[in-house]
Amino acid sequence: QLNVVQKQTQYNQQLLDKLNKPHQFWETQPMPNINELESLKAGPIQEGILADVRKDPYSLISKFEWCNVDLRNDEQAQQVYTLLKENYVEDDDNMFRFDYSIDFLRWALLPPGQHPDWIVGVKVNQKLVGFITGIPVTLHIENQQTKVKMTEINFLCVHKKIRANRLAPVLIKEITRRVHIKNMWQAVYTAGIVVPTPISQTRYYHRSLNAKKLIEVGFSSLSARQTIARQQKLYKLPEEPKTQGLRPMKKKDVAQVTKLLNEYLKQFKLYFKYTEDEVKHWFLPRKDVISTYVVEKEQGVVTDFLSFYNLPSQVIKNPKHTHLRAAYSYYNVATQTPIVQLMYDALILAKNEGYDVFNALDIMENEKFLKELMFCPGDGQLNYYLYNWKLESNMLKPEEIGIVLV
Ligand SMILES: CNCCCN(C)c1ncc(F)c(N2CC(C(=O)NCc3cnc4ccccn34)C2)n1
Repeated sequence: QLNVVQKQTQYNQQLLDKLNKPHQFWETQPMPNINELESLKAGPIQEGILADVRKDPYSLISKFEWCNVDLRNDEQAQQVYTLLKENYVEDDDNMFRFDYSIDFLRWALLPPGQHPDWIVGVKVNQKLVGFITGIPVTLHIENQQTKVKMTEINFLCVHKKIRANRLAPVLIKEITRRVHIKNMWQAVYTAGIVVPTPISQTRYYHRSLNAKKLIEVGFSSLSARQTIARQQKLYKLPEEPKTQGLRPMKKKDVAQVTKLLNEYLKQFKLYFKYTEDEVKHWFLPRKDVISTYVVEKEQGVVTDFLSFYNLPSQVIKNPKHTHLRAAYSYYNVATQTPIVQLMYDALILAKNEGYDVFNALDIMENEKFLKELMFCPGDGQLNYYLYNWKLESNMLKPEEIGIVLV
């Protein structure tokens, strides 16, 4: 009985929240709003003053408490895995939900220089009900000179059962405080939703690898004249990649890959600079997490590389399949091999690794291969955000974005 009342209360509260204060929280944050886009000058919107940063965590409603999650600990990692598996991002029709694996979360959240207090959890009676994370990055913004040490925010999640308690804004304010206390004042993040104020609006494209499964799980649909057999023929791929010298990346390639990547990224308006340690972490292959292949020409010279990460989705209600296996394009650098050929090989490699679909955003040079390789535009939009930073140009075009957030 109480549960019913609680649900009704929460539902009424959610309606109220949506109706009378659409962005009340975001209007309190240092993000450019529509009519400031002309007046604000480029750079930080608010000057950060270390002395003003609260030393103690934000207060939580009773029984809720803060914790730093140690992802190296199997039990704590399992708790994060289960919270996200059951409560993280779903598509608009609630047919799919991301199923980030523990190995993936350790890859994404334990890079070199990670801060333990930036993996933030909220617990009730030892059960994890809220989560938000930050990792340290150095972001180059709009030109070579401007590089800013900041945080990359990700995995904001509140358990379905306790939404509309306004916990998400507290999670955001708390991790902001933990970033400020380290004298860092900017952040970069992405979201499928639009809140004040996107710096770029990018779109997802999908390339079918297993047409039959995509139709069975409802990811794709058949129009009147199409049949499964015709779809399979249309998307059929060769057994083996075409590029001479294509092979999985190894430790010995780290130095060359670092040079290739840092040089390649300079053409974009938003990009990270990578140390060899960071390239080791982000690109050395990890089974069922990240795949990276290099093109090695004579005398061991590496001229190109491709990479994609593994992010399965749980198929929420389907008699035949529990998961959709999706590979997401990561960073691809083509200096000698034509990018269309390199990405065609990426599709073949992903198909051979058992993926059902290959996803890519229309960022970097991706427009050059999306149409030719038969990617279809998805319904998913991914918006990029910069916290406490006004760009010279109000918005960036997707092809000016040189960063991929997992
Ligand atoms: C930093 N974090 C951003 C990445 C989180 N990522 C991968 C994401 N953020 C918003 C999206 F719109 C999205 N899409 C991939 C496209 C897609 O495949 N749509 C159908 C689908 C299959 N499974 C799911 C699960 C959730 C949402 C849509 N799903 C749309 N991807």
